[in-house]
Amino acid sequence: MRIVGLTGGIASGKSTVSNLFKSNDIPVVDADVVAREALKKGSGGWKKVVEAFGEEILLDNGEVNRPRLGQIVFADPDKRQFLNRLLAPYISSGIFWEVVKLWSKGYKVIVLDVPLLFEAKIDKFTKPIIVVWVDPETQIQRLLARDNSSEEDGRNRVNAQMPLDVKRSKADIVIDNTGSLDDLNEQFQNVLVRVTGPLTWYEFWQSRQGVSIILASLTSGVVLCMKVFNNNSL
Ligand SMILES: CC(C)(COP(=O)(O)OP(=O)(O)OC[C@H]1O[C@@H](n2cnc3c(N)ncnc32)[C@H](O)[C@@H]1O)[C@@H](O)C(=O)NCCC(=O)NCCS
Ligand SMILES: Nc1ncnc2c1ncn2[C@@H]1O[C@H](COP(=O)(O)OP(=O)(O)OP(=O)(O)O)[C@@H](O)[C@H]1O
Repeated sequence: MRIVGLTGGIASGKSTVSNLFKSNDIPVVDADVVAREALKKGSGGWKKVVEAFGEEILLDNGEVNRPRLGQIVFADPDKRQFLNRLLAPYISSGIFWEVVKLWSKGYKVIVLDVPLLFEAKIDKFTKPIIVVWVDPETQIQRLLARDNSSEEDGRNRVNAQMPLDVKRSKADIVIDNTGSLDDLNEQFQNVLVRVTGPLTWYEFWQSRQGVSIILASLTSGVVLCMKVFNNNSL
């Protein structure tokens, strides 16, 4: 199976690219969705976070007040690292099980959309790695327009991540999303061709089909050996 890494900066356009993959029938595991599940009221992550940050980060219905927690952690690197450490085991295991589900359905190519792919060292499980890049001004403009947040809050969020130029230097494929959606679409068509090309042998043996062939060969090998052994001992 080919596990493609998709990353970038906040508001650089990862979800927009994810949607293009989905509309081409390539499944996407979205780490932000997994992280949201990990913070749902009553979950293990929720208990840890409430214990650490106190009940003042909760809404009246007991769910985490995400904008409030965001303001706290994006303004303070120590608190953010602390939150990351608390949630990391839940997020990693959530992503792992999503991948297992897609593997068992027989998908040969899947995409992991993980904003912190490099920071969380998940990049070592993905190949190729796609970085969606934008120039810093476009990034902040799109972020503020989308989230309706203050400029200070937006800049805190951008600064909480590895600089996009560093991510770009670690990429196998760079999508420059500074232009229009049509420009993005055009680049995406080339990326799609690369990502859906024939699997390497290594990727093939990791797919459900590859593992089935290995298991079937092992089983018939064992049956054959037992037959030969039984015939010889008669
Ligand atoms: C702090 C929280 C509650 C704020 O929630 P909010 O709904 O405002 O933002 P949302 O989750 O939609 O994230 C928006 C974007 O912020 C960026 N971001 C989120 N968490 C982090 C982080 N810990 N460090 C840097 N950037 C982050 C990502 O680019 C993400 O796409 C939330 O982001 C969170 O729980 N973060 C910690 C979990 C995490 O690491 N998530 C990223 C998945 S790899
Ligand atoms: N090429 C583009 N032209 C204009 N607007 C765009 C373009 N690409 C994305 N956008 C817009 O920019 C905003 C950010 O894009 P998107 O939500 O895809 O980013 P993201 O990287 O997934 O963000 P996050 O890290 O917060 O999840 C959205 O409002 C989206 O509609």
